[in-house]
Amino acid sequence: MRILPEHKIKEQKIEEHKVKKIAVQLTLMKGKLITLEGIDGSGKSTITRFLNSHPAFSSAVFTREPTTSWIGDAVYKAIESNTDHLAELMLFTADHANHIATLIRPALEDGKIVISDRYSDSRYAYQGVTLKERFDEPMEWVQQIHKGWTVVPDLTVLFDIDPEIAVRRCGKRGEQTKFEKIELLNGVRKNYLRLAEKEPERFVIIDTDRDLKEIENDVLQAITSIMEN
Ligand SMILES: Nc1ncnc2c1ncn2[C@@H]1O[C@H](COP(=O)(O)OP(=O)(O)OP(=O)(O)O)[C@@H](O)[C@H]1O
Ligand SMILES: Cc1cn([C@H]2C[C@H](O)[C@@H](COP(=O)(O)O)O2)c(=O)[nH]c1=O
Repeated sequence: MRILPEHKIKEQKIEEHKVKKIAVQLTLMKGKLITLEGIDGSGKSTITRFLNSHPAFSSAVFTREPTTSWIGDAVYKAIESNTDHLAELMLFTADHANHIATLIRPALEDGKIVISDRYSDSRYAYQGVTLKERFDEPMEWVQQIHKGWTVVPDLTVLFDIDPEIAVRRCGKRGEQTKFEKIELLNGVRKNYLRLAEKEPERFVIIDTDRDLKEIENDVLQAITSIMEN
């Protein structure tokens, strides 16, 4: 058996205490919807994996959009082809409606914490760019068609980063989807920041051009802070 030095035992105890504290806070936090948003390569999946393996989140429901349903598969077919942008929006929105009906609402009604990697703001930000030739105020138009049926998140963590850095981080993978282009992502980032400015009580902006540990701590703090509301 390896004997840990005194300072390591202390660090371990502090870490265990932090996990317990977050776990207690999360138990009190019933039926909350938390969404993770940001441009491609901003670090959402990396943080989702961190939260998913964090002991305090063992009873949370992790999900994503596009979903893994057949509608989600249809969405990926649209992303991978030259599909009309309005038709693409409709597919993303159909996937969202089905996501809400089959997973989001039941889980929230069951008192669960739901964490979604992408959600409605992805549509507002991305299709707010792809539809700019079709509508005068594309982002507002896309928001409008969600009114009356979508479930608004309790907290949206916006992963903010310069698209040049995000695309570089993705390397070869970044060349795969038609949305992963610097110019388009600059527009998407601006839309996300406009959304955050309009709803500061819902959004927390996290600068992801930093060390992963700092990002993890800020995300944990943002999630536990919604307990106070
Ligand atoms: N803080 C960080 N510092 C350096 N590299 C990072 C950081 N966070 C994530 N990465 C790396 O950047 C790349 C993109 O991260 P990730 O897949 O988590 O982004 P994403 O937002 O989920 O992207 P997408 O929306 O395209 O799925 C990965 O290679 C990941 O390892
Ligand atoms: C939900 C949603 C997603 N998108 C875009 C964003 C990404 O480029 C892809 C999804 O791929 P991921 O890397 O697996 O997250 O689709 C969008 O344009 N609109 C949406 O509503």
